[in-house]
Amino acid sequence: MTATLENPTAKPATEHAVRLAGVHKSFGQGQRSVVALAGLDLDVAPGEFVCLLGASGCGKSTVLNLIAGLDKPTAGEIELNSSRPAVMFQEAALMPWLTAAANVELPLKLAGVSRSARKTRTGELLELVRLGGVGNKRPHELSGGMRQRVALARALASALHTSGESASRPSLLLMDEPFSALDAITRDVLQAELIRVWRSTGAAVVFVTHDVREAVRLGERVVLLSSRPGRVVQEWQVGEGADEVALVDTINHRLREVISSHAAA
Ligand SMILES: Nc1ncnc2c1ncn2[C@@H]1O[C@H](COP(=O)(O)OP(=O)(O)OP(=O)(O)O)[C@@H](O)[C@H]1O
Repeated sequence: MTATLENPTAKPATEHAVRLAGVHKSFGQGQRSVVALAGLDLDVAPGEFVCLLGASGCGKSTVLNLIAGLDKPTAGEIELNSSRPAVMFQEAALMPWLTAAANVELPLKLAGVSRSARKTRTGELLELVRLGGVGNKRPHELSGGMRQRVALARALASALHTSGESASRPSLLLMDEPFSALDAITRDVLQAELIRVWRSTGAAVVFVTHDVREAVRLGERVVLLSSRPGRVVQEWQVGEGADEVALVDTINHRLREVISSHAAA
């Protein structure tokens, strides 16, 4: 599976795939307004895998939506130095009337990629997520885990689409609790698959979760947000050979502190 990868080991020379500086986000006006983020700073390097962790409602999805350009910050800067980010959500959100292959192909079609290049790329991506044999199936014929694999392949089709202006820019994949609706065994398998796929593509990933174990397993860096309004309170590097069990304990402890300090406030 090398044709899709475009030399993944050669990380781009840019400093960051995305940088958020002093980002504020409020929803609504006046007394009823909700301050979701208050001064959030975050840099993600090209090819880096960052997990965003925090209590429910602390603003994790808001961060992804802002990076994806689905919403605008109330204040602060977001500097994207990547191709248009691809987003993957908790639900696969596939087009039910299209086959798995056609779902993966869609972003390439919308981007104007030629038919033969689309077919080749779609085949490669389905192989990459180990769905080579089911491209002709429709979503309802697939299991939940398989549908999330299709969604991953579709996100990769979008993120790794490199032509024209975006060709020299790093890819960025935004993932919002993509495995949380799956059973534990399927989730475990897909986490391993995601690590493999990430290593082979060289895309930067921002992965939102509220599961500390998932964050430590997947991330090279785990970033903990405060309770709402969200800002970064602490982060941890997860190096090769890290004691993941101890790190999970440490982060859980800090997460509980963050939640209880918010409850006491
Ligand atoms: N469009 C919106 N309008 C009003 N309030 C919103 C909107 N989107 C998010 N919020 C509020 O902003 C806060 C942060 O929401 P967000 O979905 O980003 O949190 P989260 O950390 O992703 O939560 P969870 O882990 O439960 O998914 C919440 O209080 C939420 O109710």
